[in-house]
Amino acid sequence: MTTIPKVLTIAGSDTSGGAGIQADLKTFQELNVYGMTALTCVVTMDPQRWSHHVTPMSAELLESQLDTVLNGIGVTSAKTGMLSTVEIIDAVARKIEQRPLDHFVVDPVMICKGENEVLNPDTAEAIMEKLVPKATVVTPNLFEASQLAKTAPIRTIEDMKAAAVKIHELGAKHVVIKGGGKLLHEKAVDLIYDGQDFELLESERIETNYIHGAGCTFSAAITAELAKGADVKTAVRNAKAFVTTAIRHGFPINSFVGPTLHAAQRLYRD
Ligand SMILES: Nc1ncnc2c1ncn2[C@@H]1O[C@H](COP(=O)(O)OP(=O)(O)O)[C@@H](O)[C@H]1O
Ligand SMILES: Cc1ncc(COP(=O)(O)O)c(C=O)c1O
Ligand SMILES: [Mg+2]
Repeated sequence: MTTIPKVLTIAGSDTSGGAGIQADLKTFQELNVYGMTALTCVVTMDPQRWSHHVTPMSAELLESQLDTVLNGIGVTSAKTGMLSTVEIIDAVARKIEQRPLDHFVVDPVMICKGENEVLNPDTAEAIMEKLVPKATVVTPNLFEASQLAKTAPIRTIEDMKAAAVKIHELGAKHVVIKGGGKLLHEKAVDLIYDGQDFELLESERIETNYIHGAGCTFSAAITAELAKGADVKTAVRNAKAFVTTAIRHGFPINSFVGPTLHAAQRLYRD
């Protein structure tokens, strides 16, 4: 009988296919785990201007999806992505309390690349209070880390370290801050903090605009690696290698947006 680790993503649908639940499922498939979903919202884009529109699911529908997977199937590893309302965040927190997971990766999505506004300030607070304390790993980008740590904009590695300490104090076991392309540094640097030590993960910084969904891909890869038995630091290092290759082979799908290529590690050896 085939045994394959089962993983759950609780996230929004990115109709354009590069981020959200689509990125998570593609990444799970590439990394040999069986992906399941609880959909929180659907994001559509205006064809002319590509502004985003978010339509949330009801909290009841989200709860039914979580019941299906958590109580009807069983899962040890899950991740969150875009969570569109406070009610949905409350429902996730409640269900996870009833059925504790071995690994819970919280990607605290507060903003979409190319959009300037925080999706919803109320949800940022709720993620901080209800989900971050339950996280095995929390994976903010620089903007999200400054929101969670309540600090000024993060520009340097020293700023990242200070924010990581504050986010760890919220209760997350491991904090991974993604420096990405926005840090004042020549490399793409991410920071892991486990409450004791800092580890910097450096990769080549790729000159590209095609990085839509990079954060979702990274957090999904961490979840898949944890489900397969890796420890947190190994999972994050493997995920960094996976997303770097996906970014290297990012491509435009129209004049507004270019996703990373989730299949890149399989299709190209570099
Ligand atoms: N230009 C780039 N070159 C190489 N790696 C990058 C680049 N931009 C982002 N990354 C990496 O992609 C991952 C996701 O980071 P980021 O794009 O900041 O997240 P988000 O999509 O949530 O904003 C991180 O590992 C980050 O270091
Ligand atoms: C449904 C959904 N989730 C998450 C994101 C965040 O994507 P990223 O991985 O680029 O941070 C987006 C961005 O468009 C989205 O549409
Ligand atoms: Mg993100």
